[in-house]
Amino acid sequence: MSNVTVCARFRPLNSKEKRDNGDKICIRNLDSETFVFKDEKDEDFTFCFDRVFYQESQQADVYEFLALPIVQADAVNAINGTIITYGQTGAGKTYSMEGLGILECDGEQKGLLPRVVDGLFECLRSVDEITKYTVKLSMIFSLLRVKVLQYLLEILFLRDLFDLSKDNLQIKEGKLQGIFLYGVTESLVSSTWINLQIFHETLTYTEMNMASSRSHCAYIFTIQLETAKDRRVKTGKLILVDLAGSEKVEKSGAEGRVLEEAKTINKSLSALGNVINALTIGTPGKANHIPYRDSKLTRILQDSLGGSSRTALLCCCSPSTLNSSESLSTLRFGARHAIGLTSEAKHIRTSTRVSCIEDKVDKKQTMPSPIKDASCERILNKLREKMDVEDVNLLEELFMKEGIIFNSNSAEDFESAYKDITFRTITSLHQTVEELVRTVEKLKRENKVLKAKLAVADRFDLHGRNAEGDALYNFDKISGIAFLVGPPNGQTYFLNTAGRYCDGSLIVDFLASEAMTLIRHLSSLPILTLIFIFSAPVESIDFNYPAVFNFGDSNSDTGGLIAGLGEHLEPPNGQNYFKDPAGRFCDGRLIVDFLMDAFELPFLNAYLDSVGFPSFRRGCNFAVAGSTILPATASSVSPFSFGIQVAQFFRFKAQVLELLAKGKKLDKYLPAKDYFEQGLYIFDIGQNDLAGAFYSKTEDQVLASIPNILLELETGIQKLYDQGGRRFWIHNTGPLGCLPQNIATFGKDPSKLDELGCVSSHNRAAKLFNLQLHALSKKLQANYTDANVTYVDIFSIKFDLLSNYSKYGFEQTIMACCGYGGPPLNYDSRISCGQTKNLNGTSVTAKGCQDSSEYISWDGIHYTEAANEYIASRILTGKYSDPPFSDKMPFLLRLKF
Ligand SMILES: Nc1ncnc2c1ncn2[C@@H]1O[C@H](COP(=O)(O)OP(=O)(O)OP(=O)(O)O)[C@@H](O)[C@H]1O
Repeated sequence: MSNVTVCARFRPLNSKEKRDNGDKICIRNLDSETFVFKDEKDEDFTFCFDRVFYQESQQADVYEFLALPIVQADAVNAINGTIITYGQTGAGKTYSMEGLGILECDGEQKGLLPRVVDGLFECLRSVDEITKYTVKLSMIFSLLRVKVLQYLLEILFLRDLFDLSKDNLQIKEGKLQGIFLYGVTESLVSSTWINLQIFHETLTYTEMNMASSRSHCAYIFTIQLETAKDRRVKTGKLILVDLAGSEKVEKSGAEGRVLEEAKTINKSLSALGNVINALTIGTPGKANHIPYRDSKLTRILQDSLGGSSRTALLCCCSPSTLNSSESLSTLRFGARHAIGLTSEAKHIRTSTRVSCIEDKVDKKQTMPSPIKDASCERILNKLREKMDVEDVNLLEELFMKEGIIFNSNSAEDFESAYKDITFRTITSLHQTVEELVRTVEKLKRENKVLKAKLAVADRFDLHGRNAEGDALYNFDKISGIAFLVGPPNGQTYFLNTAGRYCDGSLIVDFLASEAMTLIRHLSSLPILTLIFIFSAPVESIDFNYPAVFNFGDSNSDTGGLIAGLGEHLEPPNGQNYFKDPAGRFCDGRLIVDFLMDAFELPFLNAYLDSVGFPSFRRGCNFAVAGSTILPATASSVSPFSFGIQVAQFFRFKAQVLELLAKGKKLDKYLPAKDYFEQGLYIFDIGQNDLAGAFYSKTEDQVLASIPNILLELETGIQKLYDQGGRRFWIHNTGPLGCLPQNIATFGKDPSKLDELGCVSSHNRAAKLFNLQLHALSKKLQANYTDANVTYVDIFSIKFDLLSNYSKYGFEQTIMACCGYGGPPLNYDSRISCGQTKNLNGTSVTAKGCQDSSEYISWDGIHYTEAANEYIASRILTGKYSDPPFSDKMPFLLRLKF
């Protein structure tokens, strides 16, 4: 095998291509290395690659031919290697690199990445001379991927992998380490990291592909090994790069920020092409300038491309004639290098990077040490003859710091390359500084304006705005009293009085709304990105709760209603995770389940569920579906209102303490005494008080009842505090108006719906409730100086999810997955999920949809497991809580390819 292998891969036609273009393909297979390509004008081109993987090719074939030789060389000899996938968006780069997403990924579909990890460890273990090895993984993503990564990591509760305080990622070169990322934290790879290989994101849509990510992604494995023979430590690097789509910017349909990013990406792709070209067709015997510094991408790959490093390029293409022009340009990119490589690989001139570090060298060293070798000194001496000492010293410093690669054969040739590089570095530094000065000035100005506007908005916030900046009632935060204003006040904008002495918005509304627009605008500004890191063992945020005591309704009921009233829940409830309904009104796990996971505690058992040996060691769930904060009435679904749940807690605690006092026999089933103080008390209740009230009350009556509801909640929490509880999370109520159940009943008149299709009155009630609940939690915190009271803004998370559902990977926003009636709501109040009933003389079943992970609403009242998982991940960012618990937020290192 030569040092560089270039292959082409054609994926099978996708459904869009088949639909729009039938089975027409642009290639004719000649053999395993050659094919004829027909372009748009019917012209034939014959291409020859080291290997061509046609549509039916298997992932294992690609790995064995392309990656295995590199893995073997790397693992045993610590030779650097790079594997790159290149091609237009949707051509199969990520599929080849990673395989399918984590959920679908069977053994055969595994991509290069997991196979490389397996292969690497297999080789390392099988070579006898290797006595010790470590493998570190760094991951680098550009803007769009970072967001996806962050999202995924949050879902996986791995936020600690990011440390927002780090924003100074630098690319350095050390004599010993080669190119390395300074400012990046590395940790050891264990087998668990590979669970993260699920980067089939759907974040930024372009016309090229329904799930495109216009961004590069690099996985950098650093392998250190020690051999028995000489006890020397060798270091090698294996880099896997999944490049961003190579299509023409115009064809991608990108606009605005995405367009800017697309242009940067195209620049770095062409820089990569130039580097490979310079490496492969450089003039023998002549110092050849390799333009590594033209992009961050090539800089990072610098010591893994060329020399004795092994490089594999996989050019991924669509076989459809629909994409023939992009496929042709991908193949030409590959062929340019394929030709150079097969005949001229020997001319690649950069230095080999098998780094040997003496055993004694401090392995923790991360900065390049300014070691000079003889040729470096010779060159500097020559420079000294021509320049004054200060300039030479400066250049020397730059030389060492920037780790400029040089060829010791010719000082003259190097000198000219060096001058060229130095000149360009200094010019580009000047430009960067000028740009930065301009940006800082501009930001300062924007900041000033924003501060002024925020001050106005803040003031207004005290008089009636929640986190979304939506107008609510005039509300006195301190006393918690709502003042009612009669219609037709508010008729123009708010459709109810909205507490304003006006027919619509006040001046302050307009000001605040402008401020909110600005804030949103600011938060959507592109972050210079990049980043990442890590690997296992992964630490999660240390919440340090020994137990959880949960009070609530169906949103967090883990079997209370079923046990308490002896009712039945039918499949497909619970189909996803538990494989039976598991007492939950959901296809799988609830938010509270995901929180328990994040706290590293087992799922909560329901207090009322006594059959078997339920363990309450780590807490107890008093939540029961249908429960209200206010005492139950004859028409209540659940008799276990909040007051009853608190009373049950009293009984629970008393009995636990009594049993614990009798001996240690039951220790493993019961919370320790101090858990009652150190444990977390979660309150997720109130939805039924509001939603239920709308059936018999006017909106104004519902709103007027809120202080009373909250008084009841406060009384209960006070009792728990008196019992020793000190750590409280108060979840607010979600956008009730967006539940199909409420839309079906209260949204028949379209004028009652907002722009999302949600019932406005219900959402207004939820917002006012939340505003007062927030005030209550502040008041409790002020009263309980020895306690922690955290308000969790579930409403904002859910509302954002519903508003931007596609961004978060959902296909449906409002419609229920499990129900009866079909679009737009698939909800019928007469029949609940999983039930079969006779409706109008016909037997019908409320069935589940095919893929509940595409839906936010499970049964028209509750959220799906997929939505719950997302919501929990947002809660755990700490950004939606007051006070925030984000001390240990993920880090983001910012850098742009
Ligand atoms: N060889 C293949 N066999 C089966 N399916 C494939 C193959 N290659 C790609 N696909 C499918 O085609 C779709 C697009 O592939 P993929 O996401 O890998 O494209 P990409 O080139 O990485 O695009 P992007 O630049 O947007 O990341 C995916 O659904 C993927 O599963």
